Amino acid sequence: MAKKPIGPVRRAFAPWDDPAAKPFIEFQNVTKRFGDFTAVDNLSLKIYEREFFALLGGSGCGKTTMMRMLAGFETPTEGRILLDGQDMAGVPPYRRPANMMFQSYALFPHMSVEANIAFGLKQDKMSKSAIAERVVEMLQLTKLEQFAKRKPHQLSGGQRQRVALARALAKKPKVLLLDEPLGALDRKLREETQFELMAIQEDLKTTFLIVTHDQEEAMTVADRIAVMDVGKIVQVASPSEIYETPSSKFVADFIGDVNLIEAKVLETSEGGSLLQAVGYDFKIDTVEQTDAAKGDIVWYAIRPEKIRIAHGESSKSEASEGGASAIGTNGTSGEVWDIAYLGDVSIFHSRIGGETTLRSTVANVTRLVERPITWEDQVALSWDRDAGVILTA
Ligand SMILES: Nc1ncnc2c1ncn2[C@@H]1O[C@H](COP(=O)(O)OP(=O)(O)OP(=O)(O)O)[C@@H](O)[C@H]1O
Repeated sequence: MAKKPIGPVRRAFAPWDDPAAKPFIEFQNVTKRFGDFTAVDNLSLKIYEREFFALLGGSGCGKTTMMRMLAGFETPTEGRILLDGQDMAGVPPYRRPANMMFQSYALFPHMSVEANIAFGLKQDKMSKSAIAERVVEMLQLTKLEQFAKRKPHQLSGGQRQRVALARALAKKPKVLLLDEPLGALDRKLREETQFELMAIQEDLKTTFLIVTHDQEEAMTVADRIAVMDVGKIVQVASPSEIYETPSSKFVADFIGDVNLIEAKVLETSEGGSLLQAVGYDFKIDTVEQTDAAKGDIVWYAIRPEKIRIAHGESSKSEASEGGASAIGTNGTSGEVWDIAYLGDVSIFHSRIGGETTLRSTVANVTRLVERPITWEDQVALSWDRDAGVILTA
């Protein structure tokens, strides 16, 4: 069932759900080895035209290597890469319909903004008038008109980033590859620029492939995200699917904050499952089915914002004795051990026994709360049947 999207809503666009849609970029069983080190491991992936696609993963997982193979700066050791249906083997970077914007921007310091943008077009022997026209178009697109005559050192980091973007887009590539494009910007500018990037992408309808290790950035800009771990893709899905239905503990933990509770399967059927938290007195009733058998140990993953917190004791650990059908919500008791006040939200860490804590996030909607929950308070933690997922990997 489709869940509420988190990023900007353009969900009508979903070619990956259409079996007849032809992928625009295709990695077919691609492996890349450097000596005996495998950086990309038998990886397959399909990306569609006009998609804003993010490769997300920790440092060294192989994201940049994937992008460099697509751009033609590296050759796959095994497998094929197709771009617009054409096998890219042996096609040099400048002949590929893809352009890469580098992390360092690599602007020419002695050239003005417009000369930087025009550079690639001149190399392509485009006519002077056509170049002038394209440069104006790119300056407008990236809102740089007033900076056209400046040199890179007379610009802010955000403006330099836009020059690099304008230059990368000037040749109208079919695919724009962005390697950590906003890495040098501070948080506020980064967020603004993410929205600008999305607007530009919507405008041009170019396929964008972005490499980032910043999950919020990937969630904000991308139609779909591929989460990578040591040379492999572990999940490909829309931001909301990745967040709401992660396929593994790794993905759940990598994207956002999550509570992972070890649990034993007591019952599972089409209507849902009943789990017993290992080491605790509470059961977990969930709408989720699992392939795991009765008695198996699984992980129950629940996001902190889905756990309600209130003063008092939970009645649920007793109530759940009645079995899966008897209860609508889940719960357990805890003691507040730590509070992180982040302004818009507060995160409560409640000890539910021993050293284990459950994290719950509460939006600070009112400025003054009558009796705020505070350190060492006894609290009832509760959540709904459809609030979490069962993970077996
Ligand atoms: N030319 C090379 N020779 C040897 N090893 C390399 C080479 N290029 C990359 N690697 C290794 O391959 C692995 C993947 O590198 P890659 O640059 O793709 O990672 P990444 O996911 O982009 O990481 P980061 O976010 O840190 O840039 C790393 O362990 C890296 O050291």
